Amino acid sequence: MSENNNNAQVLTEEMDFERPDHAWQTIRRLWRSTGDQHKRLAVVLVSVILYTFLSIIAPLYSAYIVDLLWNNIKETITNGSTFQVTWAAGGRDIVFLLLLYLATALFYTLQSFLMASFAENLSLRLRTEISEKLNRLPLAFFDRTKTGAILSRTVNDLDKTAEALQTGMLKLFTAVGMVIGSLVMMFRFSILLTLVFLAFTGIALAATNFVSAKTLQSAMKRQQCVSNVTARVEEAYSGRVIIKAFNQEEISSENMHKATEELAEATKKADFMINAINPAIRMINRFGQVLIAVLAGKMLLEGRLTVGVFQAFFQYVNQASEPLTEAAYMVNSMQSALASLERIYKLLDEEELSSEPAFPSVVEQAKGTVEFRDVRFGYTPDNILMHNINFSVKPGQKVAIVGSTGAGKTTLINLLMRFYELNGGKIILDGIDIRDMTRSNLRSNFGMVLQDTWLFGGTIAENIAYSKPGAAREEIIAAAKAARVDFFVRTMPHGYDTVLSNDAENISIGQRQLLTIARVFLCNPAVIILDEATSSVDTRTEIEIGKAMKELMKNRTSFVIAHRLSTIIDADLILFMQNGNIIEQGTHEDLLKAKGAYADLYYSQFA
Ligand SMILES: Nc1ncnc2c1ncn2[C@@H]1O[C@H](COP(=O)(O)OP(=O)(O)OP(=O)(O)O)[C@@H](O)[C@H]1O
Repeated sequence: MSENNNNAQVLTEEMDFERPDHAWQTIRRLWRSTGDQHKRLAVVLVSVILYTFLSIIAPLYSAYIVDLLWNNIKETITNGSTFQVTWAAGGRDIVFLLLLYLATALFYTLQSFLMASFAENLSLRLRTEISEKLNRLPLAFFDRTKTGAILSRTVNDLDKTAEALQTGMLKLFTAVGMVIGSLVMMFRFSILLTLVFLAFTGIALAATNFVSAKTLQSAMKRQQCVSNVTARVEEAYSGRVIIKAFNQEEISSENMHKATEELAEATKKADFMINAINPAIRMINRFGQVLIAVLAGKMLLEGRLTVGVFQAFFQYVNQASEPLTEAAYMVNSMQSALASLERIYKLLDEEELSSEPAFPSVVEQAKGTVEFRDVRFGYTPDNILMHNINFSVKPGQKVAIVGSTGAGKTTLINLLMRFYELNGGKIILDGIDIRDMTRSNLRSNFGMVLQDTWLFGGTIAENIAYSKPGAAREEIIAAAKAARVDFFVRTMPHGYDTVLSNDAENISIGQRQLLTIARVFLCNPAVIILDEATSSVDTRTEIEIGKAMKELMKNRTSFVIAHRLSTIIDADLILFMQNGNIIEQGTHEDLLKAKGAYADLYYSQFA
């Protein structure tokens, strides 16, 4: 499956409707990891309690004021006097009620602000932890993990967690208090009206439950369609050249058309569920409210209810019904956020690279002696690829690694750079086991030029200086000259300050490779690893690259992954690999004399 499809699949797998596997464990860990923010959370809790308390008190107080004013009005009608609101008779209470509302709003703002900064602090910390963790993870982790999944951890999951903490948790806290408080008040006012309210809310909740499976299904279908369209767009973009080359534009746009039509259909259904069915369910609540209004009106006329209580009761109905109707959504989004957090923690718990030696041996500038002694290795312990690799190289020698595809050439280099750990034996640089050095010290003695060049969005000078941050302009130019790329750079619109696009698509593959050679010249390593250019560059550029590489190899130990036998005849050591192992080694003459696999291959190409 392509990487694009993988990414789309990752998104589909991590949609909004999942459940955490170990919710309590995750919550406990979150609690422990935010120890420094507990005071802030305590303030939030106090604020939530006060906010809920005031929200419950306010309608009660408003009932008192309305009744007071209503009685005053009735009195003035009977007395024939004019109605007045004095400070003592209502005015003071109105101001007090306004202050109450103001305090409620202030507490709401305070808790929202504190929760937002809590969530942002946490998300910043997790983001830092993730990016530091990614640097400590072995390459084997990246081999088995989809890029989309890692991106999803650092973007979607973090956002979801932050959002849930910021708004979801607050809503959940206040909802509980609000529903309980409002119901208590409602029961105090009228048991009958409250029972009517509960009956209708119960029916609405049951209906929501009934259709939620269907809503969920159509939302999932839509999400799948979105992923599908994304994958198609990515595919069409990244494969645009091949699509044109094979005249597949029509089929490609047909596929796209089909995917977008499916998306439109799924969106229509999902929108119908959300926009038509949900309001219909809300209607049930509204019917309940109408019935309450009729009953309450009757009670009012019979004098069993005051006007103040009548209006206060409706305030409580509103306060209780909103959290109740939103409860399912809130619980859902909290669960989905917990699942996200769980995935983040899982990434943070991944096994890291083995630790560096406590007292590492330091090799400042290696001479370049390299030895593989009884090396045993497999990408997974149960599938050993290399059984017993032995060879040694003297400073300045050129080693050519030859073998058909999948023979293990890249793997050998991966081990030399300690990108993977050995299952047995040792690799020795200048007499020191590379495990006794720090990885960064080891790698500082190596320079690599791979076919798969990596240049980043930045100037040419910055790209060359990647191997030696802070290098002077003269050094950069000298390196470019040595790599035979200086002339080309000068033809660029802004010379060394020309900005390369993100994938360096504005320059050719050969030029990219020459720039990476310049990069290695600049850091001047003792040992170099070269992946010979294959047919992806034209003959002239290939000759230029060949010359630059030859220059780079001078006075350095070099490992060359050779694709053409003609270029390795002068190698001091040829390693002929097959199925992960070295089956023959020696100079070109030695191997021809041995009349083995290498000789067969050589004569089959040059006979
Ligand atoms: N990261 C990895 N995880 C698991 N297996 C791998 C990994 N990289 C390579 N392999 C396997 O190890 C074997 C050797 O692969 P390697 O890339 O070293 O071969 P190669 O000689 O460099 O091939 P090529 O010339 O095609 O690049 C192959 O069977 C390959 O499938």
